[in-house]
Amino acid sequence: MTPPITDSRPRPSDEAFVVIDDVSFAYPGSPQPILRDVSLELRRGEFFVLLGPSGCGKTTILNQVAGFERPTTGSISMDGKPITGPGPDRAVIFQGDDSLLGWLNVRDNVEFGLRALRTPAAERTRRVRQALETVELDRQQGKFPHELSGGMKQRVQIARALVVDAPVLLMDEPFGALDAQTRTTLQDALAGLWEQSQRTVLFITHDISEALILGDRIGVMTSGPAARLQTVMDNPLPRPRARGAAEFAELYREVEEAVTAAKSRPPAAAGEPG
Ligand SMILES: Nc1ncnc2c1ncn2[C@@H]1O[C@H](COP(=O)(O)OP(=O)(O)OP(=O)(O)O)[C@@H](O)[C@H]1O
Repeated sequence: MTPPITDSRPRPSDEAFVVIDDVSFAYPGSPQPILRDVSLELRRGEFFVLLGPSGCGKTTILNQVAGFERPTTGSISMDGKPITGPGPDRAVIFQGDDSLLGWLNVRDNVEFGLRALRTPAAERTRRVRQALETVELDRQQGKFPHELSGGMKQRVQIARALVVDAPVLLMDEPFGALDAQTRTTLQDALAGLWEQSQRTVLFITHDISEALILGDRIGVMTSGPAARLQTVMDNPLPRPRARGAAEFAELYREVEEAVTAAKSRPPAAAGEPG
């Protein structure tokens, strides 16, 4: 993939772009809330990683930012406007490859979102070509999903997100199902793409190394039910990041300790302050 351009990109601003304000969420009829009083600001252009135990509600938060679910209480806004449903300003990349359309080839899968947005044909062709080149799938564009490896399918998903030019990318464990080597390759590729793209990313993972390679900030959630955001840690490691560096190992330990502490934190009783 295209090598990262590390020096030309302005650092993410401090400006709040997506604001999750005091959000609690419970499924209708459920006695226990999934999330309790979660507040988080994603800054414009930052790469934010959310870590937390299985089932704590990470996907639930992402789904709410995507507009698939609404908070039970609290609010979520983007660029000052409330999020009330899905929109082309937020592209979602899921873990599996289920979202690829099996009857369309790679090229048509990538073009699909642009057709839905009624983008003119010449512009569609230009953008699809560019996105496929960026993820190095231009030579595979005639293949169908069943002919692709897991890593290639995730690249198609990334191309689909890039092509619609959404300012926000929501990524729910996109590399979770891949082998370690493919995962490492795609992490580095995504870090490079993000460096050039200026997009705001919310990325969910269980993998601390992945969080450290990608994130500007790392949010750590407590166990559910009634999960909260326990802490947000800065990741000051210079990019591109080296997994073998001493500072990487040191920060890994700090994040690991935070994850362990958050996991063992007892869930708050109803009415108890955060
Ligand atoms: N449709 C639903 N109805 C009731 N409970 C649900 C529903 N979907 C998810 N849950 C519950 O909500 C909780 C949070 O789920 P969510 O998928 O957000 O967690 P997660 O942190 O993303 O988990 P993982 O890391 O395992 O993907 C879980 O306890 C799950 O069982």
